[in-house]
Amino acid sequence: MSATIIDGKAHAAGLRARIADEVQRLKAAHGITPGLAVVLVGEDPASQVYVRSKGRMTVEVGMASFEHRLDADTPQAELLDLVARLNADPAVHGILVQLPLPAHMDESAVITAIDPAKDVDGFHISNVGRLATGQDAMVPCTPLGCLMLLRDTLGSLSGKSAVVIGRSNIVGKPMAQLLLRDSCTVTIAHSRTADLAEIVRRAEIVVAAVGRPGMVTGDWIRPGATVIDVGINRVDAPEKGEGGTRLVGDVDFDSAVRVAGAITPVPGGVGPMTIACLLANTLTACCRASGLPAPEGLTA
Ligand SMILES: NC(=O)C1=CN([C@@H]2O[C@H](COP(=O)(O)OP(=O)(O)OC[C@H]3O[C@@H](n4cnc5c(N)ncnc54)[C@H](OP(=O)(O)O)[C@@H]3O)[C@@H](O)[C@H]2O)C=CC1
Ligand SMILES: Nc1nc(=O)c2c([nH]1)NC[C@@H]1CN(c3ccc(C(=O)N[C@@H](CCC(=O)O)C(=O)O)cc3)C=[N+]21
Repeated sequence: MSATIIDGKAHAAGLRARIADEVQRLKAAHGITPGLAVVLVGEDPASQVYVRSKGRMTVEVGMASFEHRLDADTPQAELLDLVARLNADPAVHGILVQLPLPAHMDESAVITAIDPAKDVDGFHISNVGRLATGQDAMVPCTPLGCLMLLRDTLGSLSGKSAVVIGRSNIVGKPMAQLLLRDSCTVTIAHSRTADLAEIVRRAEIVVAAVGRPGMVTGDWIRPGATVIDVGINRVDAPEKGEGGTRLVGDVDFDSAVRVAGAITPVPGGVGPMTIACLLANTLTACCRASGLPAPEGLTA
């Protein structure tokens, strides 16, 4: 038996096509173009690749893309000034400040400065609180993408046992909130969790967001479980020649695929959904800012 491979790339392409249609309708009916501003501080090469592909996909769905690059040694006050200008700019409906920020900056101060209505990452404390209390919120893109893949694979999640490995503010915690909202019975595991393999073995849904290549192996997986691999880890790949590297997840795909019922690959799983959900959140923010109903099915 081999698991169904959940094609995040295809799912994301479908979601972007749907968003592109809605953007055309907004333009034609109301003369509004959704706009996304992305701010990158410093020159981290992985972040640069990611920011470029976000910019390209923003334009592909017909939205306006605004890119701001600041030097790694930019004073925090200057970044806060930029955020204030973007908050005030009516052409900007979504703001994303790429994380991590350089060490001299206070991430939570920067996130708090973003207008919650434009916080398409869903990291502002007001959106975190709204999600936790069941109100309309901007939902973090990666967990939202995972939820969409899970619903698409399983239909209703109600009553299912789910384990989220990782408790970060950007992935693990909001993922657990979303699963709880869909009436899963949720366990959140982390680096101090005892008997992790035993706990994972009981779960019908496993979401791995750890940052440790191949940590979750097939013998941890309950037969038939749905496995969502959030990890993006660059590892050496000597088979690709001198200095070669490749991306792997937090799940050991080759062993897990033999046990799971369905599993996301890396690359081509959660990553593309993250970007598609960023565009979905930008569209939602734009509709709300314009007093229009947000399209169905683009949020949790
Ligand atoms: N596909 C995508 O779009 C995205 C992918 N990612 C990827 O997802 C992964 C996680 O990201 P992020 O949440 O930001 O990472 P963080 O480093 O912020 O959090 C990692 C979490 O994993 C836990 N952890 C670490 N070691 C272990 C262990 N041995 N056993 C159990 N739990 C452990 C940590 O526990 P503790 O709290 O106790 O330290 C922590 O809660 C990374 O690979 C990242 O690159 C991230 C964002 C988007
Ligand atoms: N404010 C903020 N918001 C974020 O959402 C955010 C961030 N900062 N900092 C970095 C992480 C990481 N992240 C990824 C998104 C897409 C892919 C992605 O598309 N990955 C492709 C592979 C890309 C490649 O080949 O390099 C895939 O998995 O198929 C990866 C990683 C968002 N993040």
